[in-house]
Amino acid sequence: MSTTMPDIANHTTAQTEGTLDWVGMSNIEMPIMLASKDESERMVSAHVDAFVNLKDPQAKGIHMSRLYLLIDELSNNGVLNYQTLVTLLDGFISSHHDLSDNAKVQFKFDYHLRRKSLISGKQGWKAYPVTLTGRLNKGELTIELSVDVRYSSTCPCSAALARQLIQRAFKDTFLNEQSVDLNDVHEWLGTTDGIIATPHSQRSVAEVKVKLGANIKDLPITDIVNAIEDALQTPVQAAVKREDEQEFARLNGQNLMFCEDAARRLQHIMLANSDYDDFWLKINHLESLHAHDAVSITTKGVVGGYQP
Ligand SMILES: Nc1nc2c(ncn2[C@@H]2O[C@H](COP(=O)(O)OP(=O)(O)OP(=O)(O)O)[C@@H](O)[C@H]2O)c(=O)[nH]1
Repeated sequence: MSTTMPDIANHTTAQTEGTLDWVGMSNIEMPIMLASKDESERMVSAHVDAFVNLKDPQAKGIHMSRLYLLIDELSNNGVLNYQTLVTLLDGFISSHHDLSDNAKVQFKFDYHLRRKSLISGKQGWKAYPVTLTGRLNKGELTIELSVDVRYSSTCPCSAALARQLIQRAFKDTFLNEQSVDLNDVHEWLGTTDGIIATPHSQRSVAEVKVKLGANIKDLPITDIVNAIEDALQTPVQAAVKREDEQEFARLNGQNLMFCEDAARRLQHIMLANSDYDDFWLKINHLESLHAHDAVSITTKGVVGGYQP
């Protein structure tokens, strides 16, 4: 004797009627094989959100299992790239005909890249938090990539104040000398009395989100990371020998940055790149002077686009 199971989603109607913008699942944990431009395919440990709209006001609900199994198929047998992302979104909608005409999927994961040290030629891994989001809205496709890049920022105001103290200490030390001996000054500069003050710097995070233009068919994670790090000049390092640390100190001294400066540097490179239809960026300087953060936010300024 076979028993039939109740199918609430198909055979009952909503107690209270209404359409819904998004229904689905969040935080599905899955390994995903990812293909990103110019990189070998690699496995990432992803947290996935999957949604469709519910356009039938009377339908009891969507079919969660259908969304889950489509992502599971990608995880188990496929590779996530631009095209399979689009196919997945199509599958969300075609598995919900009559119920849905919008779909959204979001993958959050750490993407590891080998990064070179500044001078010594060593290499090490760095993990970049990435969010890849795809949306199909009434047939209109949007693909967004967002990457967090950590870097160091040294306060320009603090640097100026420290320089002033160093100048004062120099005057106090050599005030009574008729002429100043080059070697004496050189030696004095190499002591903690010489460099009496150091400016504060902080671990900083640039959060950058871009909307990929229609001409982009590969996921440009490394391109975005490289562009951000080149613009800021002081990304946090992986493998560090002393010569690398000294170069890092020089780069920090030559790239003094308020959060406004960092935001403008990134704004500049993003505006110059026609691959991105829109961008949103947030700079966070996790202050060491304060217990709070210094923050700046900006967008491309597209009408109807990202809001600050
Ligand atoms: N729609 C919906 N389903 C939920 C929710 N919470 C748990 N589920 C369960 O998700 C399970 C899978 O739903 P369906 O995809 O409709 O499963 P199914 O009827 O076996 O699959 P189909 O035959 O493809 O429709 C069901 O057992 C639901 O009870 C919820 O909040 N909304």
